[in-house]
Amino acid sequence: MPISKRNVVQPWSRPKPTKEVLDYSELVTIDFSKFDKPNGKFELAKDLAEALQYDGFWVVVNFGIPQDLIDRQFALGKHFFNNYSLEEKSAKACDFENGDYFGYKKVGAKTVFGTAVRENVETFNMPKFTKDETYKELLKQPFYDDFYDEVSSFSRITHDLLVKRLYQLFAIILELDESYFANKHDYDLPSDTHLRYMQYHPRSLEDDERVERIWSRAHTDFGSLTLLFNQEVNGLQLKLSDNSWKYVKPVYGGVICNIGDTLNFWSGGYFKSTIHRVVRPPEDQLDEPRVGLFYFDRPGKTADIEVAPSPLLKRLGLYNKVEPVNGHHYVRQRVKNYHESSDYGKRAGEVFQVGQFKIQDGFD
Ligand SMILES: O=C(O)CCC(=O)C(=O)O
Ligand SMILES: [Fe+2]
Repeated sequence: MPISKRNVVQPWSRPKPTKEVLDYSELVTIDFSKFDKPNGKFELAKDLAEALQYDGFWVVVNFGIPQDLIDRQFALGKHFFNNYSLEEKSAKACDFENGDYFGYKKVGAKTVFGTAVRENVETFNMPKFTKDETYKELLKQPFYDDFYDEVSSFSRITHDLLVKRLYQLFAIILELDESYFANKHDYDLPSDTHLRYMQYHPRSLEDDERVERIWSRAHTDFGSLTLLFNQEVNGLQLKLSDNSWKYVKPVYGGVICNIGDTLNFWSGGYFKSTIHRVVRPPEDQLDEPRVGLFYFDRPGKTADIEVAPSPLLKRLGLYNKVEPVNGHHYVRQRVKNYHESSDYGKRAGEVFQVGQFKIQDGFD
C-alpha cells in the first residue's frame, strides 16, 4: 500500500528572523537550570515577581525539553492544518455556544471589527492525555490515530517541566504552600487545559489596513497560565503600563509565558493578566502562514477561585473574602462571550464579569 501523504511529515523549517528593526520590550528571563540548585527556586521567584506585577510576559529557558521535540511539534502543527481535510479536522470542532474550545476552529468563519474582512486564524486545541476516559470523545480526530503517542508525551512533559514548576514559583511569591496552585491544576484533574496548534494566514495589505493591521485583537488570556513556544515570526505585542505597545522578541529555545484572568483573580489582582495582541508581521515574514505552538493551562473542574489566603496579599491589603467562582465555569463563560458572535468586535473598555470577578475585555 502506498504511504498516504498524511503520514509523511515535513521537517520543521524555522522561519528566518526579520531584517526590520522593531521596538521590542525587555523580558525577564527565568533560567530553569537553577530551579533545583540550593536556593534556586527562591531566587527565580524573586525575578519572576517583577514580571508578574508589572508588564506581564517573561521567558523561561533551559527547561529541559529538547529542541528537536519542540520543532517536531511545529512540524506536526503545520502538517495537521495542511494535510488533513476540512472534514477530518472538523470531526471535533470548537463549540463556542457552550464555551467549549476543544478541537478545531476553521479560518475565516467570522468578520473583524464590523468590516467585511475575515479573521485569519485556524486553531486546533488538544485536551490533556490522561489514563481515564474524560476526553475520549475529543480524541476522535483522525490526527490522533496517527500521532497520539507524540502529542500525548509532549503535553505531559510540558506540564511537568514548565507548568508545575511555574505554579510552585507563584506560590512561593505569595508565601503559600508550594502546592497551592499546582494541586488545583493537576494534570490528572479534568479541566479545559489544552495544547494548541495555531496557524495565521497572511491577508492582503489592503484587507489588513481595514482592520488596523490586527491579526488578534488586544485581550487577556482566560485561564491561569499560557506558554508560547518560541515563535520566529514577529507580531505578538505587549501593552505596557504606560499604554504603549511593544513587540515581544523571539528567544530561540525559550518559552514566552504569561498569566491569564483566573490567576489574576486568585492573586487578588497582584499578578497582572497580560494585555497582548497580534499584528501583521513584517513584510519579509509574510510569505508563509505563521504557525504557533502553545499550552493553555486552565483550572481543574472542581477548583473554585477565591483570593488566595496569602500572607503577602494580607500585608499588602489585597486579600479580601469573596464569593468563590468555579474556575472552569468562568473560563467557559469567557470563551463563549469572546467567540460566540459572527464578528470579532473591538470591545474597547468593555468589562467581562462573573460573580465578583471582573476583567477588562477590549483595549485601544
Ligand atoms: O499568536 C500569538 O503569538 C498569540 C496568540 C494569543 O494571544 C492567543 O491565542 O491567546
Ligand atoms: Fe492570548
